Amino acid sequence: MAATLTGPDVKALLAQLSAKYTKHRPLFQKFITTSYVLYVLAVSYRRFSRPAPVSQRTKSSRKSGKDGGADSDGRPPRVEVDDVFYERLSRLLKIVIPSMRSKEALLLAMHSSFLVFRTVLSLYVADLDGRIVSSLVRAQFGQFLSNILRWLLVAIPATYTNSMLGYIQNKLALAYRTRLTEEVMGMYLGEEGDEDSKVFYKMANLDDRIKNVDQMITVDIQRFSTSLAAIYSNIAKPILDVCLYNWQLAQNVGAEGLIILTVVVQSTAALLRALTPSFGTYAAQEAALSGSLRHSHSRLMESAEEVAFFGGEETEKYLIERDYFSLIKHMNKVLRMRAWHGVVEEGIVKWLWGSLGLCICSIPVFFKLPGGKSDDLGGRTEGFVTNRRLLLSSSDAIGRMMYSYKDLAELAGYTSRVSSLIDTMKAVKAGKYEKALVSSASVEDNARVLRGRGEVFESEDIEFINVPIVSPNGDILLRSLSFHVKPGQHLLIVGPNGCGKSSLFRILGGLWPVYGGIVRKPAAHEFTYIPQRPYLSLGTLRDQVIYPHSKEEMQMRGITDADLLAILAVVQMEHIVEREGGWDVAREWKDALSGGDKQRIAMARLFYHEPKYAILDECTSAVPLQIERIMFEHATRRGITLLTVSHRSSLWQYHQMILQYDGQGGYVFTKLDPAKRLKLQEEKQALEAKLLEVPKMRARLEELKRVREDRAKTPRGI
Ligand SMILES: Nc1ncnc2c1ncn2[C@@H]1O[C@H](COP(=O)(O)OP(=O)(O)OP(=O)(O)O)[C@@H](O)[C@H]1O
Repeated sequence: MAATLTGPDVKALLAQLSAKYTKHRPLFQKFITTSYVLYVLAVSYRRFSRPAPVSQRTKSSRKSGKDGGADSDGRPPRVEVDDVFYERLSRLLKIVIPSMRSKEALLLAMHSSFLVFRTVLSLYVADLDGRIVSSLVRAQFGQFLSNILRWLLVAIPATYTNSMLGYIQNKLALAYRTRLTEEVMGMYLGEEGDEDSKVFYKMANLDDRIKNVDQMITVDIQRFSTSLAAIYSNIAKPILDVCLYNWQLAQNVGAEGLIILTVVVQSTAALLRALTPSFGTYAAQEAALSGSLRHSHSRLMESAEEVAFFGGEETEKYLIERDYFSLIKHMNKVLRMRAWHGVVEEGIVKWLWGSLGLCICSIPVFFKLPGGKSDDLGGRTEGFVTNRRLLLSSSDAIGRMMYSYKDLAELAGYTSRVSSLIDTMKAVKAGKYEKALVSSASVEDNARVLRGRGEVFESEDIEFINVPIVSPNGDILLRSLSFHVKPGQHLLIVGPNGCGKSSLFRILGGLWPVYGGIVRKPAAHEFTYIPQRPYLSLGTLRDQVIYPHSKEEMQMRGITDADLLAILAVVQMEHIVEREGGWDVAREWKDALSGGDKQRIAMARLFYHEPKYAILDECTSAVPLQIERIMFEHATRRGITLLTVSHRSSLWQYHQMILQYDGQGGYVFTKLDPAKRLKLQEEKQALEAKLLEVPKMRARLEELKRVREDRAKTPRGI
């Protein structure tokens, strides 16, 4: 027979359960509070380590490595707090915190200690606050004064702790930035003994992945470091706070309240998370757009003179404004999103959770809890004030945990930019370039050339054996070049514009890859390269002549300022020292000197270094002929072997060999006989002059024919 429960039975059962519950409640409380702390830790771990589904776009960005710019399909890459982010971050962390004994690890340990100490102080302050209000309500003057004294005393460690937290966080940001900048600069401009990698040149010319390295090294590394230093306290501190405050709260209001609080907070937090846009992606996009704007401005500054002469202001303004408005449009979009997100966020975090908090605080007032404060007005007020402060701190900590997810998303954006910079630098250093190739490069025959690899050996002579000359775009300028010059065999290189004369030097300087054949050449320091528009560095007048040496290196070579003056005398520039105010005067030399002056200073630089080989690329085009003659005679007398690109026939006499490009992919390498070549040239010029006369002669001939025919038609012709 089925037993039926009557009303009194149910009442008795409930009373029995209630008695059991009251008996085991302390154990239950302990279980709940411990579980709660474990739960918060587990949720935090999942929250900050849970990989979001890796979107299609992230995959493609990972594949192409284009984090700073756009994907191959033109869309900006999506950056998420996902496993890619954590993998990149852990690689960067190994750079910024190289060991547990490093300065950065020590700073982190100090930071953590201060964070714990501040939370402990906050707990004490919450309790003290309650006691102050309680002594007020009970009108206990002595008690009130002693509590105020405690309040003042606790201010000493509290203010010190807060100030130290800010100080250590900023120190950490600077330390991270220094580590990263050192790492990046080491790759970019080479470590000592590794000056040949020329990553700074190759990133600008052979690789398309990173457009504005300057912005990434200066701004993005700084933003990443600041964000990383802040994220630690933004995540660690709220987690610690939530655990400690809620543990204390559970003691005061009972574990039941805590359970209700957690359920509501977690479900609304999940809603908020679902409504949070991908701020990381937007941060990365904004950095890329502002980099592009900076780049446009610096291009204008670099080429101000050319733009001014051409009157290109309108075009430049259009280009800069286009970049500016793209950035502003993006920032406006993000601002709007932030505003709406802020409304939802504040509504949930401040108002919903705030009212829930008040309900929780009311529990000890309306329900008698064992071990609670005394049940008079003072006791209830003390309990309420303490619990309210604990709750406010706890909800503030939960709020900060929510915000920290946004910070984490932004950190993901910066991490993506900085790690893409480092990855690209490593790839470029290892000779792995990514560049859009010209269409002809896709033709199978050309593609075969591009897949090849040449060999480079060190030698006294310069020898090319079947080496193709290929531009960074994959344009094959010469399929197979072979020539051989020994020290003392001066080589003249001629050919039409754009045929690949300077490109040969780029291969010699190790700037462009060798796609096939064999290159034998001396080490890079045996060459000095003087281009048509010489580079003048920041620094003194002396620095211009001895570049890239320093004054100390010059002195170590036993060279004095008097020797430098003698060198300047060769290029007839000795007056410049007095004119400019001495060797130690520093100015923007590229603006202070004329084109011809710059070329003379560059030749003085050649005579200072006296290398085995000099690459002279139209470098005396602005210098008068008689001074050019003196320079070339001096260079050959000093035993410097010349590799010269020039169209001036006056320079032929200084060269024994000639490499002549035909501009169609062919060339001739042969001995140069200046007298014979000059005779041939004169003959050619004479023939060309005669050919110019031919049309005129033809016209005259036609005229004469017509006159004769007219006369023949008249009856009394002559
Ligand atoms: N960094 C680069 N990226 C892509 N293409 C390049 C680069 N530098 C040069 N080129 C291309 O390589 C080709 C050869 O250039 P190079 O400077 O060797 O010509 P050149 O014979 O010295 O011409 P000129 O007499 O006008 O100085 C040109 O078509 C040029 O556009």
